[in-house]
Amino acid sequence: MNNGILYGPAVSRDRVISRFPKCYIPEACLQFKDQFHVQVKYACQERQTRNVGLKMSKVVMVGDLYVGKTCLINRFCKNVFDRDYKATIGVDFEIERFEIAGTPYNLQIWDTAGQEKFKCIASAYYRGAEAIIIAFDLADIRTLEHTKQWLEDALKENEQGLSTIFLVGSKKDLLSQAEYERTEADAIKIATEMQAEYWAVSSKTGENVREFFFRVAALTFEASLLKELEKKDFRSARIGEGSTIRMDKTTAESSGNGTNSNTSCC
Ligand SMILES: Nc1nc2c(ncn2[C@@H]2O[C@H](COP(=O)(O)OP(=O)(O)OP(=O)(O)O)[C@@H](O)[C@H]2O)c(=O)[nH]1
Repeated sequence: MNNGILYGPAVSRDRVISRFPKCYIPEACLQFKDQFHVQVKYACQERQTRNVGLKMSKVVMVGDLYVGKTCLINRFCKNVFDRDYKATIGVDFEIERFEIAGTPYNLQIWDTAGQEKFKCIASAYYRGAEAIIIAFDLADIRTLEHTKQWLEDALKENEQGLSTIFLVGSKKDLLSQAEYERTEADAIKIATEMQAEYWAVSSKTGENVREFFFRVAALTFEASLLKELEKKDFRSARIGEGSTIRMDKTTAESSGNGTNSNTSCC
């Protein structure tokens, strides 16, 4: 069979994730392990043998205007950096193809506008997102203070769907080590309160950009697959319940106790 039809063109080699990528710092890390969850590994093997197609997740990036959201996405997806600021109008998105634990996986990365006047448009796009990236500018502490509000707004639209939260500080290249360390301490505090994983990146130099998105892809993929398995288990359990009811009824009827079938059925 032609897997190309099912999966699309082959994933480039530098988008293949076979081991669980590491977090940035242990103080604000969502998962310490270096292996995929055993159930996820098993499910991936099963998908391969049954030729189950592509998996897909939506991730939304939010944060104040000018913090560097578009540059971060463009550095990862296109390996470019633009010094000129062009405000995002409404929303935009990129699709990045991965192969994770042998499973083809598309990550839809949504770039939203930071400007206040576009907030109502962007909020409609939170729906269906499985993860959120809240970006702030490491060189502008006010943008870190606003991240909690961004999370609150996103949760209003998507209370149940969001399984993974990332707090990412951009423009790391603009700070000295001492300045960076001061901001990092505040960022870790906020990340802990938000139950988010913290990263610091520079789209200009490319520092940590690839590592960050690999982590986003792996954590989102795993959470999404585990959720899918949980739903499947729940459905199987319900089918199991149904068959018990049918059996009870049949047993009652075949035992000639048809008049009492209501009791066994309900
Ligand atoms: N030095 C430095 N500048 C950056 C970095 N990332 C972004 N910038 C600059 O910051 C400005 C804003 O970047 P954008 O990516 O357009 O910001 P945005 O968050 O998408 O802005 P909105 O679309 O208005 O929400 C641009 O002039 C970028 O060149 C970085 O890592 N280092």
